Amino acid sequence: MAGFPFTIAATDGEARTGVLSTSRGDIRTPAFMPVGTAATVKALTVDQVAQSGADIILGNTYHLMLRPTAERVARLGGLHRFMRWEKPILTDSGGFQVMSLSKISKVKEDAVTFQSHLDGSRHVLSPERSIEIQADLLGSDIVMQLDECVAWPAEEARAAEAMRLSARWAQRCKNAFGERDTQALFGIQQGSTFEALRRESADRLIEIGFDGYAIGGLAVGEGHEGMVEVLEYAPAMLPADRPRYLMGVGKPIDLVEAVARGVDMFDCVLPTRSGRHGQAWTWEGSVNLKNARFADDDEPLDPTSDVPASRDYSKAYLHHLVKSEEILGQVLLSWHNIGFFQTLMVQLRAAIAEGRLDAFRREFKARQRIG
Ligand SMILES: Nc1nc2c(CCc3ccccc3)c3nc[nH]c3cc2c(=O)[nH]1
Repeated sequence: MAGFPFTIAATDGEARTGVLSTSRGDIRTPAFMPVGTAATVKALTVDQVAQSGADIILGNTYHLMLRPTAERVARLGGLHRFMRWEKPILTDSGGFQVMSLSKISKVKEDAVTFQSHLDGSRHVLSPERSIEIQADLLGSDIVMQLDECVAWPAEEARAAEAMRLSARWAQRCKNAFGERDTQALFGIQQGSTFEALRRESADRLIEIGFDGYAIGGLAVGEGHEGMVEVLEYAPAMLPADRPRYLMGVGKPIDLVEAVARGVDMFDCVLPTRSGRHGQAWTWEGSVNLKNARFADDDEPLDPTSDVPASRDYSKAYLHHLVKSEEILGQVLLSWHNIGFFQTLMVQLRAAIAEGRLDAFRREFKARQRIG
């Protein structure tokens, strides 16, 4: 069968918990996917990422096509062998990163042309080339269509234009991807914060038919309330029997509220990026270990965790490492944060399975305020 089996084990309101079975292993949903942009989840080994409970990580077409180039990764056996991560990998199509990273870029009907932010070299990314890079050269398990994500806030006419271009590119990506059953292709809903555009985008993607559907165009500055407003209607526009992936989200509270509205998969750089800057996420909210109040705190971040970074090291030691700008500080806090995000997903999956998601949400929000 085209794509991967997605088995929903239980629901609680709009929320679902289940398993997306891929050719490289099962993904427990709701799932948080650590971002491994340049073939590494920054500061962590793949063993630490696996030990944290992650079933899947993300790779990036934009970064890898520029360095070390997709052809070199292919010559070296593909992205899984290159980075020694044998579980599933999802890759983004590159368009979003072109718009946010490359100095000069131009979006045309046929393709996006841009200059590398590394050396100014010129590159072309068409729907067909993005599929070739992801599916054939990197060997990604879940491939994302090439799309155009408009910045927020957007004029409705501009959002409509980008959404319809993305829908035309979706068809071209589906044609280029062809019939594969060991890899999956996801479409990406666009339409910014306009409900009618989101509906038109969803209808066009369903007409084409995808193995999963992403909600794009969010986590681009609209804020938590702005995102939740769209999540009141967008997830339900997408097929209930396929995975729904909210791109680029988010903070723990964002994950909880999006799961409650029917989202199954998430990615965000937050746990690793904030870890590198001394921030630790906890059940009481986020804390910065640079704060002097931790200088003599001999307790670990979470003694109940099975992640060594959370269980074995005192906050005093973490404070010392962060103040001293020691690399180990970045490693341990990134590891702790990835572990915390995975533990949050474990708790969400259990709450949905046991029909107590509303109670979990209330308790989670109450505890987050203390921190
Ligand atoms: N293709 C695409 N990507 C997005 C990302 C990157 C997610 C990503 C995937 C894989 C690796 C890194 C990043 C977004 N991040 C925040 N908001 C986002 C929106 C979009 C979007 O609309 N389309």
